[in-house]
Amino acid sequence: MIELQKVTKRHGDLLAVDGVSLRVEPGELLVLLGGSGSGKTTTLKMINRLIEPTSGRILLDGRDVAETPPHALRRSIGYVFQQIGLFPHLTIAENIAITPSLLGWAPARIRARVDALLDLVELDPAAIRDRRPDELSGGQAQRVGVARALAAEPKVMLLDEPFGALDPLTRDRLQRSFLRIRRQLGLTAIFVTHDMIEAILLGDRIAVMGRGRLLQVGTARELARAPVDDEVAQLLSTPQRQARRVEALLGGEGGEGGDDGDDGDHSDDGAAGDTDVSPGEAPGETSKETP
Ligand SMILES: Nc1ncnc2c1ncn2[C@@H]1O[C@H](COP(=O)(O)OP(=O)(O)OP(=O)(O)O)[C@@H](O)[C@H]1O
Repeated sequence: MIELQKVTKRHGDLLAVDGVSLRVEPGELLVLLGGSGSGKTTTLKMINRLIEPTSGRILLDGRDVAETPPHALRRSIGYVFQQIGLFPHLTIAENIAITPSLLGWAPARIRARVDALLDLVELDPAAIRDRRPDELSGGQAQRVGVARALAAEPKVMLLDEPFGALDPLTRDRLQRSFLRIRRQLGLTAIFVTHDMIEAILLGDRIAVMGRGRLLQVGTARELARAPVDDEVAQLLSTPQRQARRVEALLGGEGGEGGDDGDDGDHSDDGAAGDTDVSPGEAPGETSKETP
């Protein structure tokens, strides 16, 4: 559905993205994971032409994105980012309706679509529709951001740390909602994060970036079992190391695994939450910055 072929973006001497090749299959959720400055956002923005590559090709459903005018491309790809970018002077309904209006949809169709989308992201249409963005909580606004990105029925979604600014509980709920929505709609998605746990929970596969290069792509299990280098090994073992430290601090030597006790709404491959222990044990070490 999405294919990057040796894509490079240069800013002067800096290679922000360095020869990245990557395929995302239809219906797949690929997480782009990496530290600050590793090139994740640049890679994402080249797909919807917010940034033009220096070299390489990007295909969307087999077609070179360079052949589609940027505004048309952006109307066909849902884009969600941390700052949300809702227009403050428009109501929530008007914000969600922006792309359908530009596409000339009939008012009745737009209204029905807005209400259906608010339902989908678990907001009450009657209570929310006519409010302004500053009358919403951060979590509600981020749900509206997801609804707006879905408004014109895109097959592809690009998400750039969409839940990064939210408190952990809201973030957890939004992650679950997003997993449900994307399964329901069969979306193909690329989800940028620097949070390893979010990557494991959401990604069908994870693409790890470092210094503009693609270090490794695979399921969380594959990356944990056979990391290509120490950087990937450290990254992948961080959540388990943190979990062990937390358990030790809570005095849980009798504590069984099963740490999250939730309702089973995990990603399908069960990559997290079982007894699989990854390599790269490094007691007491706090090297990586995953929050
Ligand atoms: N317009 C620009 N001019 C010069 N350098 C840039 C520009 N945009 C990005 N860069 C550099 O390119 C590199 C990759 O940036 P990018 O925003 O893609 O990283 P990232 O992995 O998304 O980081 P973060 O997680 O902090 O958002 C960084 O070193 C950044 O400073």
